[in-house]
Order: sequence, then structure tokens, then C-alpha cells
Amino acid sequence: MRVLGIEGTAWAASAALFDTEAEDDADSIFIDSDPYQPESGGIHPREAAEHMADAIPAVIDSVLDHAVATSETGAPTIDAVAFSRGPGLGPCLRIVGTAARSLAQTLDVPLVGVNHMVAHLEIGRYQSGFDSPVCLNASGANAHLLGYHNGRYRVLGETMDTGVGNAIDKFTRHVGWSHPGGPKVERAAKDGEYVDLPYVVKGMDFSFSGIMSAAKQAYDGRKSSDDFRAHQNSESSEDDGEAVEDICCGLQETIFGMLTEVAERALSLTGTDELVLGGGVGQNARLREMLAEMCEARGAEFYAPDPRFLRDNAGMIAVLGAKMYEAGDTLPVAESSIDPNYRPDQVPVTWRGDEESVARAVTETGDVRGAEATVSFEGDTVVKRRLPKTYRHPALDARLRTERTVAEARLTSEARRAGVPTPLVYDVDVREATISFQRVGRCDLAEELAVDAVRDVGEHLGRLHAAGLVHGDPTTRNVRVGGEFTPERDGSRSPSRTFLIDFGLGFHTGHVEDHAMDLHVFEQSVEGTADDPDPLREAFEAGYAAVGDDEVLERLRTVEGRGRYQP
Ligand SMILES: C[C@@H](O)[C@H](NC(=O)OP(=O)(O)OC[C@H]1O[C@@H](n2cnc3c(N)ncnc32)[C@H](O)[C@@H]1O)C(=O)O
Ligand SMILES: Nc1ncnc2c1ncn2[C@@H]1O[C@H](COP(=O)(O)OP(=O)(O)OP(=O)(O)O)[C@@H](O)[C@H]1O
Ligand SMILES: [Fe+2]
Repeated sequence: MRVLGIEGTAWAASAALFDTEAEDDADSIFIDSDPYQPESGGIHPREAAEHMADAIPAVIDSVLDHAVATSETGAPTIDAVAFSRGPGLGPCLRIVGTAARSLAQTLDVPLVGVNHMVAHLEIGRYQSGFDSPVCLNASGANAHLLGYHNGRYRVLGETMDTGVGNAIDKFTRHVGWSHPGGPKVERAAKDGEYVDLPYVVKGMDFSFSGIMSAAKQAYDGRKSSDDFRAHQNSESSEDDGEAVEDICCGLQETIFGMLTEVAERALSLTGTDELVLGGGVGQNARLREMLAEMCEARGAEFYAPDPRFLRDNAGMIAVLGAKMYEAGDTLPVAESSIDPNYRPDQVPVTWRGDEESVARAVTETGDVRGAEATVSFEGDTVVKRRLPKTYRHPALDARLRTERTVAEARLTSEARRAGVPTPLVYDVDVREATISFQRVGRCDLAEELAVDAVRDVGEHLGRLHAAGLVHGDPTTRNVRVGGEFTPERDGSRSPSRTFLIDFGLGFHTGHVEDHAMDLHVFEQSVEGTADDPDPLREAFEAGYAAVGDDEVLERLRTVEGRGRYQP
């Protein structure tokens, strides 16, 4: 089978031929791309569309020439035309859509409409041969974790503001570097020293806006503050340029540390031991190194495609197009409109079987390895150790382990005082980042997702928020359920069978937004793993409504609308 793919969501005018029968793997995907390079500033939608109009016909012609040259009949012999339907810049997508429709009509073959983000994922799955990996898409306009579950790719976690590449590119524009900024930051970071920047993860979601403003401020401060300059010079003999390099190093360590952490959390939540990387930022060697190191430490496999398949390219569109075509997933021309906000979780996954879902049950034997810590059981006591993560910069690692150990011990007790069932804290050793707790529950909620327990979680979060606290990571793995009522050391009984654990990302806040994020994180973890999430979501929200603030539930609806494609 031979499928011609066309890509042009933003900057890459690209066409490709995927030949499933080519003898050599390297020959099976032929790509021709013509990138748009803005003269100044970032990607300008109108200029990008003009580039598409000029460049798309030429790259298609070159792929058609290749198709003729590699065909035995003297004709291109193409079975289907696949194109990027979205997400992306509307003016660019329209040009690609028009080109694809007219080519399919000329060749008299079916048209296949591909989701660009799912294509970033599927190319890694195809090349790695992994069955059911979690995918980290780190691209310009997006950043999210996807896992396949019952016919859809679920968004396990995502950026709450800009895409990761766009965040980096905004910083480089601020310092006057040309687009794209990612490779320049990578180069500069090699000569830089690590600086601290805000580190923001909420469950498996994360945000970049705080980091980016801090990075810009640090840069502006360094340029204008004589005091700072004097301080810099006393420590090193380098000039101002060094400071930018330090910020670049801090940026990479922080942003990629966050992405690696949430990827690990997704592996842990779903019980998956395969990770693939997608998207243009995946070309960054430091990001790949961190992900590989994290996977190795937890015995998972990691695969990153070659750079030419990570950045936007039509090869990935043709490969997914071929799978869709084979599954009969083609589009009548009348229904082939583009969608600039096309989300990966909207795509009915016609080319995979249900049995491949992530979220296999994990049985608890002996020590448990969470995403952050190792947990061992000693009778009724649980000892949780935050071991160093070697993928992180040592300074960042020490800071996070200390901060989280302190927060977890404090908030676990404070939540309990607010009437939320949590384990008793027996002992804390901040230097060793170790806490010992009372053992609670029979299993994690993830293993026995049920309406009653989920309703309890809603109530618990309502109570927690009313006390001015947030959990920060309320996933189905951070709730313990079942078992006998656990006798406490003073002989009393716990009031509930549903316990919240793992408060390491918790903090004090009265902000509706922060409270709504807690609800969002919980619902996302339910949706990522449940077969029928709707009744669970309803029970959870009913539980919350019974004790919590309605305003938070209203804000939840707004939060759900974020993380959409943001050019
Ligand atoms: C919707 C679609 O148009 C969009 N595509 C996109 O963003 O292009 P992509 O090729 O996946 O990623 C481009 C981004 O990748 C960054 N980038 C490229 N090389 C990099 C490197 N070595 N280190 C860090 N970032 C890098 C660039 O700075 C730019 O922000 C997307 O996938 O979100
Ligand atoms: N007090 C406890 N009682 C019973 N089991 C516990 C307790 N604390 C932790 N566990 C078990 O250990 C697992 C990992 O603990 P925890 O979530 O605190 O670690 P973590 O590394 O922060 O995990 P993650 O970041 O993946 O949520 C839990 O999912 C649970 O099964
Ligand atoms: Fe992309």
C-alpha cells in the first residue's frame, strides 16, 4: 500500500510517500519539506499561509515524481491521500485541505483526515514496535501525555497555558534571538550554570507561564542591575552573555524536569512500562536524556524517533494515514473540513483494538514504586522515601525532595485535622526525605474504581478546600480504599474507608482556581483509566457539591476548556 501524506499546520510545508511494501525500512518513507522561516518575531499566521500556498504544490510534485520513479507502472500508484486536519493555524490548514482534496480527486483515491497530534504519537509507536505506550508530545503549540484506552487517546495530563516550544520561543524572542528558539536555548545551555526557576506541576498537568515570566525578569534584571552584575563578576569572570546561558540552563532543567516527572507519573498511574516521545521539542538531547534516564531507573522502555520524524513532517501523516485507510477510516470530500482546535481525544481510534488499553491492574506485592518515591511496608507502618532522581539537576532535585517531604508531612496532618481521612504521620526525616505513616486502605482507588468511593473523594476535597488547602495531585493512585476500618494507635476507628494520601504537591490557598485544578486533576485521572467515566464524574461532583463551594465546580468547567491548541 502507498499513501501520500501532506502536512502544513504551521511552519512545515511537507509531503511524503509511505510505502508499506518497501524492502528497506529507510526507503519506506520518503519526505520532502520546505520550512517557513519568519524574517522577524515568531510565526505569523498570514505569512505562514502564504508560504504554504507557495511551497505545498512543489513538495507534492516532488513526492509524485518519487512515486512515479519507484513505481513499476510508470504512474504514481497511490492508494490514498492523507492530510493534517488539525490542530493548527486555520489559514494554513485550509490550504493543505484544499490541496489534499484536489489531489485525491485527480488521482481518484480516498481522502484520509489525520489528527496532527495523534500522528506525532503514532510515528513513535510504529517505529518502536511498542504495543501500548504512554506518549509525551512535546511540540511547539502543545505539550501533553496521551494513553490509549477503550477506543480513544486520553489526555492524561497537559499544559494549562502555552505549548512547550512556544514558551521557549517566547523567551528567545524576548532576548532578541531569531525563531525557532529551542535549538538556540539548547546550545546556550551547554555553557550555562543552573539557576532556580518556578517549578509548576499539578498532578499530571503543568504550566509554563510562571517560569517564563521569571526567566524574562531574570534576564532583564541581569541586564539592568549593576549590583547583580558586580555580584556575577565576583563569582565568575564572564560578562552578561553568560547570564543568558545560565537562564537557558535553568529553563531546560526546570521545564524538561517537569515533563519528565509528569511522564513518570503517567507511567505509574497507568501501569505502563513503555514511553514514546513526539513533537519538535523532542529533538532536544537533554530532554531525551532525562526521559531515557527516568525510564531506565524504573525499568521502562523508552523510544524517541529520529529528529526528522519528531519535528513536523508529512511522513508521520502518511504513516497514520495508512493505518486509518486500512481500517476503512476515510473521509467523503463533503465532510473533510479542517479543524484548528482538533483535540487528540476527539479522534475515534479505528485502527487499534480495545484489548490494547493502558491501565492494566497493578498488584501490590512487597515494595511499591510510586512516581516519586519508594514505599515499603513494615507491618502497619508504611515508609516512604523520596530517592534522588538522577535525571534532575542535583540542586533542583534536593530542593524538590525537601520541599515535598515537608509539605507532605504537614498537610497530611492538617488535612486530618480538617476532617479528611489521611494516614497518621509517625515520623519525618527531612534530610533523608523519608516519612513513616500509618498504613491505610486495602488497595488504591485505581484498582477498584467505584461510585461510592469516588463520591467520598469529592467530599474529602470539598472539606480540604474549605480549610484552605489543596491536595495538588489527587489521582486515583493517591486514594486508598477498602479493607476493614483501620484501628488507630489510640484504639479509635477511622471515620471513612476512603483515604487521601500523597500530599507532597499540596499547599495552602484560598483561590478558586487552585481548588478547581484539584478537581480537574482527579477527573482527568478517572477519565484516563475508567471504562465508563461519566457516572464516576457525576458522583465525584455530587460529593464535592455536598460540602464544597459551587463556584469551584463552575470554575472547573473553564479549566477544562484550557490546554486547547494555542497558536
Ligand atoms: C499543531 C502543530 O502546528 C504544532 N507543530 C509544531 O509546533 O512544530 P514542531 O515541529 O512539533 O515543534 C516546533 C518547536 O520545537 C522547538 N524545537 C526545535 N528544536 C528544538 C530543540 N533542539 N530544543 C528545544 N526545542 C526545539 C522549536 O523551538 C519549536 O517551538 C504542534 O505539533 O503543536
Ligand atoms: N499510608 C499508606 N497506606 C497504604 N498504602 C500506601 C500508603 N502510602 C502509600 N501507599 C501505597 O504506595 C503507593 C505509592 O505511594 P505515594 O502515592 O505516596 O507515592 P508517590 O511516589 O508519590 O506516588 P505518585 O507520585 O505516583 O502518586 C500508593 O499508591 C499506595 O498504593
Ligand atoms: Fe507538530
